[in-house]
Amino acid sequence: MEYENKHVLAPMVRVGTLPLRLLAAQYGADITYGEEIIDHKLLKCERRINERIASTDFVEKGTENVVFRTCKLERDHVVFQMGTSDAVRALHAAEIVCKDVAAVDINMGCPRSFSLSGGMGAALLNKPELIHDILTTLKRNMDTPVTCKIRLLKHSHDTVELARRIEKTGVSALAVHGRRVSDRPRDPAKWDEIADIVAALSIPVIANGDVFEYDDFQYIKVATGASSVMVARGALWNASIFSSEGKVPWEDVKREYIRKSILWDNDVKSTKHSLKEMIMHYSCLELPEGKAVIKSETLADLARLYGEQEYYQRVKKTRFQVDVD
Ligand SMILES: Cc1cc2nc3c(=O)[nH]c(=O)nc-3n(C[C@H](O)[C@H](O)[C@H](O)COP(=O)(O)O)c2cc1C
Repeated sequence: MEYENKHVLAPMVRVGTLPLRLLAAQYGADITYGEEIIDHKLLKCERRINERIASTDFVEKGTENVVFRTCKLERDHVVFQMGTSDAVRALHAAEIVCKDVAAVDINMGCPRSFSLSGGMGAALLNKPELIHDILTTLKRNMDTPVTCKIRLLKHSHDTVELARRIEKTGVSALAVHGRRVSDRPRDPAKWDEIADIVAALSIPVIANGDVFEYDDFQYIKVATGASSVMVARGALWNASIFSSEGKVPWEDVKREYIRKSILWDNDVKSTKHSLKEMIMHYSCLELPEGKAVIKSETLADLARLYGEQEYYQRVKKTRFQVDVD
């Protein structure tokens, strides 16, 4: 896996499932992160080949609950992001997926109370020994590239110090979200503090924060000196941000997203969640479209809402032929 000059889809809980990752890649994303999945959850999963849709699924044992779905199309650029607070548990979990993904990333930036109370995400930032333990354990025992994603500490020199320690573990790259744990999404990302880290390291740094237009990829790269750039909200709102030819109208991107959700049999809750995020950005959930998305219970309902019934039927029919073969 190469980390030079890459445009990267950031990890996003409930959003970064297969349809959005494939859509981002179709528009030009070079690397696509999946949503963070907690090690405990992955440890309950078994790997299943889903012949009906040609995907590889990690399914909670004894249920039909798909925790992570991937496919051959993204094998060389999909990153599995994990939440963990323990090196051995992280390794056992990573071993379940590592043959099916291009890299494994550890989330060290999540500020949600669920992560913090479990000693995961940003809780790791002030435990450099544990960070070292987790990353070196993964590195020593797996062939798959290992990376991690951090936020900024209170003082830039402390973040630089932490980044140096992370570099020593042998990770392939370090993604830096240019906000502190206490910052809100509306607070501007501190590109200058990402630059301090880039200046101190030899491994590739992936700069993240406030990329909303295609030109921003270049601006943040110049401002930070980072090797690659990662985008979250800009891609959630319009995945064609990755296209060098300019953004495609949101309505068209949304339709394409729904089609991919149908094709890959995405969890309807995830598709609805992403659609709601898009609608909240461009419009308002209280208007008829938003209300109808909230009321939808199945992918068939969404297909009907967006005039994609014919596509839905076509996909269903092809699957039926596969089923009876
Ligand atoms: C809906 C959503 C879900 C997110 N989930 C994750 C996650 O699972 N793992 C993670 O490391 N960061 C997560 N983040 C943070 C983003 O990856 C990214 O660091 C942050 O949004 C800053 O990038 P941006 O300014 O391009 O949005 C999430 C952000 C959003 C908006």
